[in-house]
Amino acid sequence: MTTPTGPVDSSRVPRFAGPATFARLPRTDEVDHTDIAVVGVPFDTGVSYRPGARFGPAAVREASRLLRPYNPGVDIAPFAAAQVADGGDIAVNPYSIQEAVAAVEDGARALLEHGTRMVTIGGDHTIALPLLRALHSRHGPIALLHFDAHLDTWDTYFGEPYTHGTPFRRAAEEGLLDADALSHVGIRGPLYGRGDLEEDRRFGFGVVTAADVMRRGVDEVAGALRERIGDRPLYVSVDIDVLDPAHAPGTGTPEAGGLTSRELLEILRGLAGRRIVGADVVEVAPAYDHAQITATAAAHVAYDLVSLLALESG
Ligand SMILES: N=C(N)NCCCC(=O)O
Ligand SMILES: [Zn+2]
Ligand SMILES: [Zn+2]
Repeated sequence: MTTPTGPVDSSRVPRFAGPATFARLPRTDEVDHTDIAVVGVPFDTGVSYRPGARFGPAAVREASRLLRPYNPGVDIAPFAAAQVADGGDIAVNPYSIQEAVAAVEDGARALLEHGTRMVTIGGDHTIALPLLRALHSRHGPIALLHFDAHLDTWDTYFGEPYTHGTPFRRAAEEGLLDADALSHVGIRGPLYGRGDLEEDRRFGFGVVTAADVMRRGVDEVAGALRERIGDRPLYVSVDIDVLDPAHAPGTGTPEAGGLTSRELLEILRGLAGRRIVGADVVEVAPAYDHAQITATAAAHVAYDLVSLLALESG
């Protein structure tokens, strides 16, 4: 492997200067080959409440300027272990959910064909469905680890099947998921009815609530998740609203009683060694953010996801 091109050297160019690619990495068109691409999907037409996640990718990139090259949490320098680059944004039609969903799948397939794995920055949670479609075409049924306050296995909103509250029901119906290895983590808050949980269970999901994380602790939760996942191809989807609104105010459907960013990052680090084939961090809506609290958390989540992928490049 040729030596990867890393971020702009922050001892020469201060981190607050220059264009905001993710972690100040090169763009994919500036390197020969990309092992791991960080890609934005500025799309929020699937939201049910507060809009604004279309500005998530730009906010997360801006907040990622301060990231440093070595990640002690999983003992890796991800940008040296693999060629990580910023793949820019997948341009999506903001007036047609169906067209946008198709464009995201096409964009993901194009990267996967070149052997590039993706960490995608949303955008609302609708985009997980086309990403899973693209990954399924390459890997077959995928294990899913879904961090979220919400189940996102609802059926339709106002008759619309493709929304940010429905991606994992569609994915299960389409046979994209490995029904033996599906977990939600961080679930909490009011539901439409008890039936929501029953239907969710029928698709095969196991639920670790936000209160379970508090009671059992991050190591035990991560251990149980590792066991359930085994060596299956794994997709990790992080809705930033899994965090408490104190840790992530900048999101469209906030729910009280969530995880701390420390808990989330520690559970993610507990996944080291699993076969992660793709990941996302979604639902950052910067208009409701304060002092980059949410964007900073999301940038760190993306950095840890990149680190987990880079661990498997060695
Ligand atoms: N995926 C997120 N963030 N939220 C789903 C909430 C769906 C609802 O409004 O009931
Ligand atoms: Zn959510
Ligand atoms: Zn969600």
